[in-house]
Amino acid sequence: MAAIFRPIPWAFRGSLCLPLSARRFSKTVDENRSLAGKVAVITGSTRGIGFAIARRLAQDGAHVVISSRKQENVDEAVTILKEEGLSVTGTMCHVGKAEDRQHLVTTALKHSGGIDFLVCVAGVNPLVGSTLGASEQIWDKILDVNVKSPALLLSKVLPYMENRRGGSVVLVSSGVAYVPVPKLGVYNTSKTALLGLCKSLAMELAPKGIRVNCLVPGIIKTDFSLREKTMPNMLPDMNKIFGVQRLGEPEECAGLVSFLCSSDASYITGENIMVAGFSSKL
Ligand SMILES: NC(=O)C1=CN([C@@H]2O[C@H](COP(=O)(O)OP(=O)(O)OC[C@H]3O[C@@H](n4cnc5c(N)ncnc54)[C@H](OP(=O)(O)O)[C@@H]3O)[C@@H](O)[C@H]2O)C=CC1
Ligand SMILES: CC1=C(/C=C/C(C)=C/C=C/C(C)=C/C=O)C(C)(C)CCC1
Repeated sequence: MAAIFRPIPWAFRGSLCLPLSARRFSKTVDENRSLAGKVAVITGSTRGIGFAIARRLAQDGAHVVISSRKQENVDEAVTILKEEGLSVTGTMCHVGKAEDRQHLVTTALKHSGGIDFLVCVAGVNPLVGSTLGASEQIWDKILDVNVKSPALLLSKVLPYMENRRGGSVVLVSSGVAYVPVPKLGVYNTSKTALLGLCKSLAMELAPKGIRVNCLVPGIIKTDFSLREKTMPNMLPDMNKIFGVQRLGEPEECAGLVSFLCSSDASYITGENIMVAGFSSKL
């Protein structure tokens, strides 16, 4: 027991020498939550990467508006996070549908009075196969959901971010944006487009105090990446060859998003940042 009370040089910052356990669970950390008083709207946030981001932003003090296509998934996610004592509400929103995007914004404003952060996680891949064999319907679906919807949703949110005199937007691309994966041509293309969308929006919105950045995940363990229908099974080998010897967890994406929303990132915009266990510059 005595060991806990011994001052450890790297753990000792103040003038008082407190037990290490007291420092680790310090109350001040909670009171200075960096996103306190802010409102975050997150698409595709009832499971996987989006859900981990929702939980993390709420833990860091934001009120979070959860959404996805299915109301029962929204209700389940909201219940789980409320049981953890987090401040969340939710509503159904298929990001490819204009009326759903408007409904999401209206609901967020009704419950929270403003919007500070928009995190666009929703993404789909209905095709594993030839790029040139893809039907126009497949192209429309992937580009509508993955590329157009973040811009169209942001256009609805923009006036409210301007009211708050600033905001932070985070898009979600993929490692396939840099190195195309076979049989995912249309999806690869949509995720590369997001890198450009991030840079263009960042430039356009910087004068308004709105920052736009992009999370670029590698292979993260979720229903999406583990399903053969959306991702071919050769993908896990990449991490074995190039980097950290395991796949990522959704929670490992969430810290970056919280940082990008926080005032610690107030001079960062237009960046596409990989969370992949290897570098995009190999
Ligand atoms: N997992 C990975 O390895 C990687 C994922 N990504 C990207 O991360 C994002 C999240 O993926 P991940 O967490 O793995 O996926 P999951 O399948 O685990 O979760 C997807 C979430 O999005 C919702 N969703 C799906 N389609 C729509 C839609 N049209 N409108 C609104 N919500 C929707 C789903 O709920 P519901 O069914 O209720 O709509 C669910 O909440 C995607 O953009 C994906 O491309 C990028 C790189 C790697
Ligand atoms: C960037 C990069 C690579 C590719 C990573 C890829 C392609 C990751 C795919 C992730 C997926 C499928 C995400 C889901 O959307 C390599 C080849 C490891 C080499 C090093 C640089």
